[in-house]
Amino acid sequence: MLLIGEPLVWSTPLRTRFRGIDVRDGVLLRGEAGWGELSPFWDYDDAESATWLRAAHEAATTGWPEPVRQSVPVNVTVPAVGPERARAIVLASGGCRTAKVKVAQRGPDGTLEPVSAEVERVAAVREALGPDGAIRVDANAAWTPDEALAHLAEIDRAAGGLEYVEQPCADVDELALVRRKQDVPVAADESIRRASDPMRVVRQEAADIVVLKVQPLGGVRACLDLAEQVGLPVVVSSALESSVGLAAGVALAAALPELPYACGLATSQLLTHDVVAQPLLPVDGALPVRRPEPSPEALAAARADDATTERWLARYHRLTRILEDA
Ligand SMILES: O=C(O)CCC(=O)c1ccccc1C(=O)O
Ligand SMILES: [Mg+2]
Repeated sequence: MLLIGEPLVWSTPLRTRFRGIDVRDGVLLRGEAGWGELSPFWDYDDAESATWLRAAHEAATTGWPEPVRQSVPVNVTVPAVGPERARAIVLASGGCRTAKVKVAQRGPDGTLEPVSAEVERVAAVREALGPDGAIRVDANAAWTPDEALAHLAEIDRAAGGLEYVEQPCADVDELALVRRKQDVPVAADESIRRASDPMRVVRQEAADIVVLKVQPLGGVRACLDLAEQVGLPVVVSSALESSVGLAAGVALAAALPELPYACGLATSQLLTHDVVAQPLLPVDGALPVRRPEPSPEALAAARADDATTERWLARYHRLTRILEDA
């Protein structure tokens, strides 16, 4: 692999706790084609994380296919926060006309948040968005099918109609059941990006839409191939990357033949520090199709401490060896 210089490690606090984490960090690689990002979450083992490195290699050494559009509509991402925060996040979103709201939050003891908390969050988002915006929710596989049916009925009413529900339950069979038993369209996320066989979703008619993420699926080209195989509408989402990683998602969204839904790529908003001078942030609800580069000033603010740097470099070298041996 022809890389230029040493990998750079970055780290930043999140503005809001998300997916159980308060800090996001990763590695940036530079090659002839530009910068790539490697940032699997720390709870992913090396075997699963090696696929993420393929995406960074593609970005650094090959680059991406030509875009067929110049901007990508995006959703504002609303974490599992109270109604006041939810409202403020939507109002500060940069004109997003679609909101993705996290639901089905589980506490440290495993108890599910009450449906009333979800209803208040979604109602606040509807008020801030106005009557013509779209609201989707993401349960991150946390409901049983019975919980999904009960919660969705109330959340759908509070939203004045949901655009879709992302990964209401963990298993493909459960997604198929929820899809058959109620009217809100179902999007598959974890069932695609963490599955040994993403085509099961298609065979079991378990989803109306698929969510594709560049890093966990191994690159922009791998995602374009998968989109073609799946044959369902695609929403491109981030894995909470810096703008270097987000640019790969933007490249995928820009290269897809059809893009009927807003993408989940407005997540630079969730980082305290990004690694580029001008982060990929929405203007009038869309991201421009461009590829920002890390800047020394931004990197100085997003500097990782020595322990974090050592941990990432060791992980990067282990993952490199896995791909070399594959
Ligand atoms: O889609 C978005 O708006 C943001 C991305 C997002 O929600 C996410 C970010 C990191 C890890 C998992 C997820 C997810 O969609 O489940
Ligand atoms: Mg999701």
